This record gives sequence, structure tokens and C-alpha cells, in this order.
Amino acid sequence: MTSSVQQDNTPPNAAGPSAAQARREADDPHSPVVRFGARNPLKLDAGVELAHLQIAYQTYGEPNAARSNAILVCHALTGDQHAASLNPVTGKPGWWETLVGPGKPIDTERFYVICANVLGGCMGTTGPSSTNPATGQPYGLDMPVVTIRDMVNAQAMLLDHLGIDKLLCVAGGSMGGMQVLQWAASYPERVFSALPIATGARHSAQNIAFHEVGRQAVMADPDWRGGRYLADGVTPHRGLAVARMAAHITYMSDQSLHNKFGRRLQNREMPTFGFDADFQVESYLRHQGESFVQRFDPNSYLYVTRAMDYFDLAADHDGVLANAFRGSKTRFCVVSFTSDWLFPTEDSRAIVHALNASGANVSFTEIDSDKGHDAFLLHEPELTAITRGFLDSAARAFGLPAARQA
Ligand SMILES: CC(=O)SCCNC(=O)CCNC(=O)[C@H](O)C(C)(C)COP(=O)(O)OP(=O)(O)OC[C@H]1O[C@@H](n2cnc3c(N)ncnc32)[C@H](O)[C@@H]1OP(=O)(O)O
Ligand SMILES: N[C@@H](CCO)C(=O)O
Repeated sequence: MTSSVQQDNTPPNAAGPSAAQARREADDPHSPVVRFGARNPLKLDAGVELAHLQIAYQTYGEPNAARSNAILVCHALTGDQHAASLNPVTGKPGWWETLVGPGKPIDTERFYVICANVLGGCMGTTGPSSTNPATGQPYGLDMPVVTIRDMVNAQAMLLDHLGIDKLLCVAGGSMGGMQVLQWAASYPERVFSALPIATGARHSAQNIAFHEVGRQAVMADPDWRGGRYLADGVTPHRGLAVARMAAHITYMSDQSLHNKFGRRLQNREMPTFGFDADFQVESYLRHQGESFVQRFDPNSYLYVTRAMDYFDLAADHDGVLANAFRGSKTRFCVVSFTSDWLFPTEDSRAIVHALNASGANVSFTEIDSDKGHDAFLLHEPELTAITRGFLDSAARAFGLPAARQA
């Protein structure tokens, strides 16, 4: 990789006990994870202040002299700061290496890309598994509930620290897209362009319902222990795995599950007439659940799902979504996928209608894909082309030199 990466030196590991250890190290304030410690407390929507805020982040590429080439990439529900560098917990490539890297649409030879673990997360930013300075114990449920706006306000503190006044672009999918919209609403003067993908301006009743199933699965696990499992040296893995299995179905489409597995059996000729994973799709979901618990903290799962549930940008603006963007000079590019039933295209259209009503500069594409909601994490040629074109045009309008021709 030719771009400069402020990389922590935690050794890459395959998932397993060592992965859990790597995640604990990420959460240790003395670990080599790249981290910013805020001097001032963060005022939260819950009405309290969070002192000693830590934000773990990665950067890719170099800032130009005017620090005008910065792109903030916001991760989805269980993502992290490793957008384009090896993930030290899973040992896998960064979650957006389809789009971020040298010569890629979010070109790290041209742009200074910043990605931070969200507030409430478990990869080094303050969250429920972090130590509560008041008690010396993990926060657990003493961590105040956080919102998408709190996450964005925390990121704004990081940008102040990095000396970035205005972002060329803020981009992200799903919960990352919610942060994009919140950035545009809260800090319009700091956002030149915005790329919200596969997202909505509010979480639907159905989506809140799915999240509640996941949270109940975590909290029903006897090892959850009222959220104090870390002090007891246990982890509610079974509950979290079930939560992820249910959620994972919502990230895919009926067609993609059919294409991958159909009704095929897993390593057997006949059904067992029992409750083993007879079907490939069952085995696959079990694998998704088991690998997830190696990399994610159960209490963090409660907090980040809650943040999405509370997101309702119109409600914060007298019930009128257009009010969130009134007078905005930000250029928007809204993207949805045809097979996304978690954030269907109608959610994106509602954003586009509001942006048009507010007089904002907006383009919109619905990408034909059978991969479901998580299509934004996969190789989608149309998403690649749209991102490249939108960013190149925004960069030139922002006064940056044109991209070098290949
Ligand atoms: C935006 C962010 O911030 S990133 C968020 C955090 N990251 C994620 O959520 C990524 C995890 N999500 C996924 O993997 C989603 O499935 C997708 C849709 C994005 C990935 O899709 P694909 O690349 O097509 O991978 P796919 O869904 O086929 O899963 C592959 C995995 O399933 C396993 N698998 C496939 N078939 C089976 C089976 N029959 N039995 C057991 N396991 C199986 C593979 O071995 C592979 O395992 P690995 O990931 O441990 O290597
Ligand atoms: N797979 C995504 C979910 C929503 O895109 C994540 O876990 O963050």
C-alpha cells in the first residue's frame, strides 16, 4: 500500500481466542491503537456530559497544504476504523477496500481519508466496555445511551484535533449514511459534499423491531448478567450470536440467499431429522454468528443499535426533513440498491425529496443489485463508478487538482 497509514502495531490474527484478545487490546487506553483523547467533555443528547472521551481512528493518504482534501468515511453498525487497512482483530482486509485505497474511487493518493470507530463502539473509542474513570470498572450500562448526533459531534472534535475545518466529502453506508446526513444537518459549513448510501433519515418501525429482537437475545443470555459480564469474566456469546444471525438475514436479500445456498444440504445427502445445521444456509448463519462474537462486544451491540433506533432527522427539525438541510450548500449524492429491504429505495427517495424541497444540490441513483442491503460493502461496479465520478467532480469544484489520468 503506497498511502501512509497510521497503523497500530497489534499483530494481525485469525478469528479465535487471539481475536478476542486483540479486541480487548484495542479497548486498552495504553495499547498502540491510534487514539485521540478529548480535552473537553462531550455533551450528549441524553443530557449528560461524557468526560475523558477517547476516539480510535485511522488515516490513509496525506493532507495537502491547505488541508482541503479530507474525506471522512463513516462506518456501519459493527464496522470500525479499519476501512482500508488490515483489521487487527479479524486479520481480514479493511471493510471498504472495494472503494478506498490508492487509485480507487476514494483515492488515498489524492485524498486524506479519515475513519474513526464510533462512540459506543468496541474498537478503542469510548464505549460500554471502556473503563469508567469514576469507578475503574467497565462502564457497562452506566455508559449513557448515545445517538448518531453524539457520534458526529465526537467526530467533529477529532477533526478539530486533526486541523480539518471543512471536509471535501463525508461518505458512508447504512448507519454510516445516517452519520453522513447528520453531518450535513449539524455542520453544513464543514461539509462540501455528502455521499449517503443505503440509508434513511429515520429508522423504520420494522428496523427498530429487528434491533429489539437482537437486544433481547443478548439480554436473555444468562451470561449477560445485567451488562456486568466483563467484571464476572464471562461474555454472553450465545445471545450475541443469535442477534447477529437474525440481523444478518436483513443485510441480504431473498435472492442472494437463494443464489448462495438454495435448499442445499450441508455436507450430507439426507436431512438428519434433528436440529443440526442440515441446510447450508443454517450452517452459514451459525458461522456468521460465531465469527461475529469474536470481534464485537455485546453491550456495544445494545448501544449502537439504540443509536440507530433513535435516529429521526425530521423529528429534530419540527417534523420537516427539508428543514434539516435548509440553506445547505453541500452537494449530495444519494444511493440505494433495488434489493435492499432494510433501507428500501423509498427511504432514499424521502431524503432526495427533502433535499429538493430545501433547494439543495442533489443527485440520486438506485443501483440494480440482487445483493441486498450490504451491497455497499461488496464489489458493485456501478457504486464504484458513481463514487469516482461524484468525488472527482466535487474535488474539482472544491479547487483541488484534477485526477491524474491512468
Ligand atoms: C460498513 C462497515 O462498517 S463494515 C461492517 C462490518 N463488516 C461486516 O458486516 C462484514 C460482514 N458481513 C458479511 O460478511 C456479509 O455477509 C456480506 C454480505 C457483506 C459479505 O458477503 P460475501 O463477501 O458474499 O460473503 P458471504 O456472505 O458469502 O460470507 C462468507 C463467509 O461465510 C462462510 N460460509 C459460506 N458458506 C458457508 C456454509 N455453508 N457454512 C458455513 N460457513 C459458510 C465463508 O466461509 C465465509 O467465512 P469467513 O467470512 O469467515 O471467511
Ligand atoms: N453488515 C453491516 C450491517 C449494516 O450494513 C455491519 O455489521 O455493520
